[in-house]
Amino acid sequence: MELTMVGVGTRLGGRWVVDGVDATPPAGALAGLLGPNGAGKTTLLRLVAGLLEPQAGAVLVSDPAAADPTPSVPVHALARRVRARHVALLEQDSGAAVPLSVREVVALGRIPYRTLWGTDGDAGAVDRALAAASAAHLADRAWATLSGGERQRVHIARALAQEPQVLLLDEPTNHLDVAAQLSMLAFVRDLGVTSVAALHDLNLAAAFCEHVIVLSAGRLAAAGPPADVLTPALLREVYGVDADVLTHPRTGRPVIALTGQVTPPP
Ligand SMILES: Nc1ncnc2c1ncn2[C@@H]1O[C@H](COP(=O)(O)OP(=O)(O)OP(=O)(O)O)[C@@H](O)[C@H]1O
Repeated sequence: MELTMVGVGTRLGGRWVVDGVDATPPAGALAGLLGPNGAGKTTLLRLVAGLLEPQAGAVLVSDPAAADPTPSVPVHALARRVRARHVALLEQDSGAAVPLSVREVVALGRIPYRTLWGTDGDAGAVDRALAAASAAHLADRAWATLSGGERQRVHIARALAQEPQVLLLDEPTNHLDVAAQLSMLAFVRDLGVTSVAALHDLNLAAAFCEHVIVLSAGRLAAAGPPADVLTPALLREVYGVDADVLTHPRTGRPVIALTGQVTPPP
């Protein structure tokens, strides 16, 4: 599915926290959404998910592979059920203590597919999503008893159960140990679904993302392949850090080597 942001902006608390962002994450691949704290990543994901209506510009979706390709439509204009079958958002730390089992939490992702009688045409969808997120062994546990990393896997399973064509993830590697971070991002990268993940770890973004979108104070600072975008000059300008960017000797991907120096703002 094609996802296009055209001049997207919104004001919150009296100022533009996302301001005129143009971006087209590559279809069927994983894009990283980067930027310092407060740069507008979560707000942009909420705009892309249609949870916030842009006050400027639009987020458009279209599916060129569909038998009857629909013209690009603004996400926020889609009916809620239709939108939920297109776009899933994994929010940051959405860990309320609900009295549900893991299987019931993942089944929440199937609500957009339920008929008026409450039945779901695809009885295996919850089990498939649990297995894909390496959470099948947790299926009968009470949600409230899970660790942070286990919850994160279940959140992914719930988003997968939604079978979205666009998957949005806000810091999906939070709470995960290093091996689980790598597996999570490799898994999302290989899904073949247009995915956008807000990430703080620049090396994870450089290793797993085909494309990165960098925000700075609500505006687009740069976008493109990590090797082109993540330059020492950009890291200095956007994050205020001093770094060298090396090439990994085996993977050929960029590696950001921080010197430990924080540079004064320009
Ligand atoms: N409801 C709101 N009312 C007022 N200001 C808001 C609101 N929501 C977010 N903001 C502000 O908008 C800016 C962008 O916030 P956002 O959460 O999108 O940033 P972020 O890049 O996701 O940050 P972080 O990396 O810290 O999670 C911040 O300055 C934040 O304080």
